[in-house]
Amino acid sequence: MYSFILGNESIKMALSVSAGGRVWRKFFKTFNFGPNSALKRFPTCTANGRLYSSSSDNVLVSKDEKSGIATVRMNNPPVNSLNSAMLVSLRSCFEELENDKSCRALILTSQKPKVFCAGLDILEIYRKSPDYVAQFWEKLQDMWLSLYGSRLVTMAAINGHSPAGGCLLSLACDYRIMAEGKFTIGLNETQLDLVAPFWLRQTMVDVIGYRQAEMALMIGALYTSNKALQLGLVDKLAPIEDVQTVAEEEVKNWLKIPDQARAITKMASRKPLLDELRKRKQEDIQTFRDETTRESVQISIQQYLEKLKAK
Ligand SMILES: CCCCCCCCCCCCC/C=C/C(=O)SCCNC(=O)CCNC(=O)[C@H](O)C(C)(C)COP(=O)(O)OP(=O)(O)OC[C@H]1O[C@@H](n2cnc3c(N)ncnc32)[C@H](O)[C@@H]1OP(=O)(O)O
Repeated sequence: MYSFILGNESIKMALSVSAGGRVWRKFFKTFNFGPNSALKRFPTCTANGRLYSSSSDNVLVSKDEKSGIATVRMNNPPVNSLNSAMLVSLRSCFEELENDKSCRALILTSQKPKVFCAGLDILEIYRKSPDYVAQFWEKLQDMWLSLYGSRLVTMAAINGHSPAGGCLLSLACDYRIMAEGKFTIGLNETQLDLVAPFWLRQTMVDVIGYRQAEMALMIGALYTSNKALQLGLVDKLAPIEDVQTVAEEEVKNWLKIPDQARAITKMASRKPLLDELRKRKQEDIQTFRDETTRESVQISIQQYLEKLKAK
């Protein structure tokens, strides 16, 4: 059941059959919804009742068949940094759940409490060839498109620190629940001499508003959970041990809303940004490749890495 992904066509077919209708077909036609690629194969996914995971086990997925709620746990120790393999696994999992017509929601969380995700693996952009970083960036774009453009209810259960790419993942979800306490979240790219791409900046603006987003992005601010709640960067706080339970309760509330109306409404607001990235994908890759391989940026990345190691 979980071994194939057939891309857009199968989603369209499965849902137009399961939902019985013209409305779904029109919806997909209008919104070019879901993963943006053709025939794809999930990297050796092993189905085992309710629990399955990718071959490398860097992303663990379990699904409650009764409620249709899947939990996606990032499992890339020590800090769930997003390397190429991780981005591919996440995208595959998101697409697989998207294509699973019994799945209605996904909760994204970390297998290792205290760190939700440390963002992009900095080593993936340090002293790598231009072609390598270009491919890496495209993997990030594709993963983001699959999560941000998902028909599912997507909930980030942020059970720890969530800087940069961790915040990007959270912002791509519909709702964010974060652990109380000393944990931080934000887009700190400028601190590394990096510039967040337009599609990431826009999601920050959409979530916290222009003024706060502009300021946060310029200074590369990392906020505590309390401040993030105050800004609207996260929607709810919970003790770290309760984040998952609170997320499940919240998802159940969301699932009281009919899927079709909820998903169409979501897509109506997200379509412009999804389309913009699809249209400007190559330009965005080129900017990333050219900027990150610049010597001055490489030196900043090196200094940042040294700071991290010395901590
Ligand atoms: C018009 C111009 C346009 C220009 C465009 C230019 C390019 C645009 C690029 C834009 C990119 C945007 C998108 C996102 C970017 C990113 O995500 S960059 C990554 C930023 N991440 C961080 O700054 C987080 C750094 N990490 C931490 O702060 C901490 O590790 C933590 C997450 C708070 C956890 O702390 P703790 O539990 O104490 O663990 P540590 O001991 O710090 O770390 C353990 C080991 O892991 C290594 N590490 C940590 N983070 C990363 C990482 N992101 N990548 C790689 N490695 C990481 C850390 O060094 C430790 O290693 P060891 O010392 O070897 O154990």
